[in-house]
Amino acid sequence: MTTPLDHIRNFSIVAHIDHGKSTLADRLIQLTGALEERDMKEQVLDSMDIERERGITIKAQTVRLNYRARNGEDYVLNLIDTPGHVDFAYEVSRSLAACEGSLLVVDASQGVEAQTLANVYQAIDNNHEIVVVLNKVDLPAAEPERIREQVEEVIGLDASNAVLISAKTGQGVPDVLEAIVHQLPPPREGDINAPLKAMLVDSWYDAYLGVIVLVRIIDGVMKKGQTIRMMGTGAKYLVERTGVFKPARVNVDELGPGEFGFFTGSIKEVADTRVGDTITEDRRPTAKALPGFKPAQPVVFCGLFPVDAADFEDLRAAVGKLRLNDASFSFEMETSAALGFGFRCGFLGLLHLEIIQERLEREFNLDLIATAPSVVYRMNLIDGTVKELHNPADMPDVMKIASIEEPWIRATVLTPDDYLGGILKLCQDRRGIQADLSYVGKRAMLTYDLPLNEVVFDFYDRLKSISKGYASFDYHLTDYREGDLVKMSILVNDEPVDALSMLVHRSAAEKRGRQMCEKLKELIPQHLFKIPIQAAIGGRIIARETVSALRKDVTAKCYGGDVTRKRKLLDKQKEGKKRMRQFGKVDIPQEAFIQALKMGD
Ligand SMILES: Nc1nc2c(ncn2[C@@H]2O[C@H](COP(=O)(O)OP(=O)(O)OP(=O)(O)O)[C@@H](O)[C@H]2O)c(=O)[nH]1
Repeated sequence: MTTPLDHIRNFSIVAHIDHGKSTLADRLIQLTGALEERDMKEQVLDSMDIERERGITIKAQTVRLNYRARNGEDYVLNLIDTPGHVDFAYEVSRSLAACEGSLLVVDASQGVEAQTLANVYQAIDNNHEIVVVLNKVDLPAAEPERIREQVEEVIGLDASNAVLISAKTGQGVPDVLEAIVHQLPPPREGDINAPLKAMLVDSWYDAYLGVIVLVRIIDGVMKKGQTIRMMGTGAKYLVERTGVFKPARVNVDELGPGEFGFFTGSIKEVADTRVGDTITEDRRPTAKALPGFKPAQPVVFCGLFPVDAADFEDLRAAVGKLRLNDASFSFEMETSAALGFGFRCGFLGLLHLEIIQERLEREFNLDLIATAPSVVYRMNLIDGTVKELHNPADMPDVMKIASIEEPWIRATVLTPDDYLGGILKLCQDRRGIQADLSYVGKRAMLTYDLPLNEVVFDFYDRLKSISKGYASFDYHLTDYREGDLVKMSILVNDEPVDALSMLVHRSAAEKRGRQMCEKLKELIPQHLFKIPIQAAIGGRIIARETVSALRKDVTAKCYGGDVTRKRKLLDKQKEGKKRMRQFGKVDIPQEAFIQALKMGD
């Protein structure tokens, strides 16, 4: 039995990080009895370990809630979870496109933040009705009335019906359920007799069931035994199982119009499913496909190499496995003169990069070297062709290049006034162009255009440290602009280390070069000989440092006699070496490859 359209509500929760989205989701699940108290793990929506540790939501998921409203009617509420970090903004927009309404959660002690704005604008762009929820009213610092006004002034939403809650204590949460039923619209269309038309919302790999595909049904019904067709790829599959998440997986006989659910078939890889694709019945296809989405494009690339060359095959297997569940992560084989065989990997942002790197090291037990993250540059060559550059090491001969373009972003920063000066300087140092400065209550709202290349390394860390954690930040890619960019190479002991080369703006090259050399000097341990470290543009050396030679023999103090002690010391040295990599005669510690890039200006 499918649910009548007017008894379905599909909604997302949008919020700035830490404003309480997951806590509220848990409460809603708990209140609607979807989960027994004793089964309630902390933050059920964030199911991956790393996510939980970092406290961020990555994979969009959905939960069906059965709710008997105060009017005595039974409703099906589908909560579509959305990721909370800027790297995953694109996934947020996709999830929002699949539903009709949003709860906008704002921390009543903090007020509107950068991601509150970014996310709510996306919801508005998707024609969502929005219920304003002011959370954390239990905190002494909460000022719900002031924040209500702020939401009206800054976002322009009517907040007169805002629901005041504490997701922590549960106060006011039942009113959120009523607001969902009465203030959010039911699905706008849906004809149960029409041919099947469903949107592919998400998919992931499950060890038992294979690929699980999350769908939103628009028209018709989906059930076991049907042969369905993906309209974008043309692939056909037999539906083997349909079901919903409550949040535990429960099989259902069929999925009808307006509903969210999953199906499984003999789909081998997540790569066979394209998010945004239209799914229809092969026998009786729908006439018109949904508009669809462009796939998420990786914007940051870096090389990942095993510290021990013998681990290459393990790394290959591991990246393949991760890719199964993360279509926005890309990789292809790469060889580096210095690092041997590895992979050039593409990510949605730096956080995404760190998460993947951490998973490879932790879950797959690999020791890795990550090379300098790089954005995607566009090389306009003199012969008229355009080349995308994912790796500075592949830069064409400068004589062949007419111009280089780099990606720019529009960044929004909200900060208490006290830190404004420091942040303006940071943006300025990073070649930013100020677009706007206004005030949200006592806080400044800064809009800056910045080259992405200046943001990927450590902009966010710097922003947090300058503002003692109070500034919030959001960005989106805008366009490509021409820049006076040059390739800077780093030479260690007179040999270029390709993995450390990078593109920099000419005006910043000398400063960057000096900083890199100084950092590397700290990071590279002393050897028995002198090690020059140089930064160069083309053939010109722009900075130089030297690691002085080490004279002391570490085993000397063992007085020759005590063999075990000597052995121990040597073993210890070997252990220390494990996370090093040899370049010519020089050992460079693994961490140097990322640390050297953190400027800390
Ligand atoms: N005092 C108080 N704390 C709350 C309330 N709701 C959430 N918190 C706390 O605020 C912190 C962030 O809550 P989360 O629910 O993880 O925030 P989130 O918005 O889901 O964060 P992301 O998943 O990172 O996007 C946690 O420490 C919660 O315990 C509330 O109503 N009152």
